[in-house]
Formats: sequence, structure tokens, C-alpha cells
Amino acid sequence: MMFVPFLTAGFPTPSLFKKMLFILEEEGAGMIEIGVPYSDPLADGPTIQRSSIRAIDQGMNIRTVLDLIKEVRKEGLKVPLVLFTYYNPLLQMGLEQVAKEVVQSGFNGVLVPDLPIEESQPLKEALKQYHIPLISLIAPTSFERIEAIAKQAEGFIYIVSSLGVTGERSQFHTKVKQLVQTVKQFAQVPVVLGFGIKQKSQLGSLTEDLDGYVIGSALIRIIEEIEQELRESLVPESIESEEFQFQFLERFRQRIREVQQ
Ligand SMILES: O=P(O)(O)OC[C@@H](O)[C@@H](O)c1c[nH]c2ccccc12
Repeated sequence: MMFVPFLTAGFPTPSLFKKMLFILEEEGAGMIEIGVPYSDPLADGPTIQRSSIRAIDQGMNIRTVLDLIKEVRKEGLKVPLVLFTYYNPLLQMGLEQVAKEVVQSGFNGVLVPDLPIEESQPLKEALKQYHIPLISLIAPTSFERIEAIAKQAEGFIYIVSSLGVTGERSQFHTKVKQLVQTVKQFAQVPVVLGFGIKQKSQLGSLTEDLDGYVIGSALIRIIEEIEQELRESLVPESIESEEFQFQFLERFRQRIREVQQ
């Protein structure tokens, strides 16, 4: 079962974000989703939105995210990375340009949550020249639509466990098992599940049909908690200090081990 963390790029600071990518790789992440913070995030719950606001305040946008990833690749990060972004910033940049820069900066896939499959052809074609898959999201919907999306999927399929926005949930929708099995039946690529997962153990028997699980909001909350703890105990140290970052990353590593249990 592949662990697929989601991080908002540049949160809580660009330097800690970069270092967390290396920790996630060391701790066994199979792939990492990198969220470009966006001011009008229709599918993001409150936790992801909070992290986006802070990242935007620190200058994060599609451009700076591509640059950050180029840096971590130069520094030796190997784990596959998926660019997670809304469609508008891509349209503004121009799809041809996006495709070129996505591959140059070292991303391995692209996921655009507000791009319906019916409108995805231009981006898919642009990315195809560089062999970059456009990842499909599947939410609870009709059998026919699941079949259609699953059959054309590239890279992997991301199943959204429930309708609504991202965020931790205490229980999954009762139909999730059925949804996962339906997707799996048609999929030619790996299938991962996301939305509302705090820890691997929560998946129970779903692990039998899945290839991976995504954890987003719970990780953002862990980051906020560690930051808070350290601000209270290391009062004079700034978040940019070596001591703060060292302590932060040690605690982060520990928590990453826990969510994979
Ligand atoms: O936060 P959660 O509940 O762990 O779910 C992952 C999710 O946040 C991440 O994959 C994501 C962030 N923004 C999105 C928009 C749509 C679909 C998925 C996402």
C-alpha cells in the first residue's frame, strides 16, 4: 500500500516545506502531491485553505512552486511528484508552456481538480508530448461515468471517498467499498483513495482493493500542531532558525511514522 502525502507548497515556510519532502521520501512515501495554493479553492476544506493562505502570503504561486521543485530535484529528491493545481493558473500560463515547465522542473504527473474529463483534452495532449499523465479524480457518481473515467485514466486514479470538500472525517461513506471495487474492475492503472483519511489503520478492509492512500488535511494539521508546540517551548527561536527546524523535522518524522500505521 503506497502512502501518498499531500502538502501545500511553501507551507509552513518554503524552507521547511522542502525539507519535509526529503523526510517523506525517507519515511517511505510512494509519491507526493504538491498543492499550488490558490485563492479560490472550490474543493478545499478549511485546513487546506488555512495552509494556502499562509503559503500565498509567502509568495507561492504556480511559478514559484515550479522553481521550488526544480531546486529539490537538483538537491537529489527522487520520489515521484504530482502537481496539484486548479485550472485557471494553467490557462493563464498557456498549456504548452505549462507542459514544458512541468517536465523541466521535475514533476511526474498533473492533477487538476476543477477540470472535468470532457474539457481535459487540450491539457492532456500538451502533457502527452512529454509523457506526463493527467491524473483523473473519481467521486461517487454513476456506474457508467465511473467506467468511462476509469478506462481512459493515465498514471493512476484518485478516488475521492466522499462528496464535499477535503478534510478529516470520522467515518467513510458506506458506499466507498463498492466505489473502490467498481473503479478497480475497470482500471488499468493503480488506484488510490483520498479525502478524510487520518491514518492508514482507518482504511480497514479497503486496503485489499487499493494501491495507495492520500493524507492531506491531517498532515497539515500535524504541521500546525508541531509549529504551535515549538513556538510555546522554544520561545526566542524564530521558525527560520536551525534549532527550530531541527526540532520541527524530528517531530514531523515521528508523526509520519504514526500515520502509516
Ligand atoms: O485533505 P484530505 O481529506 O486528507 O484529502 C486529500 C486532499 O486534501 C488533497 O488530495 C486535495 C487537496 N485539494 C484537493 C482538491 C480536490 C481533490 C483533492 C484535493
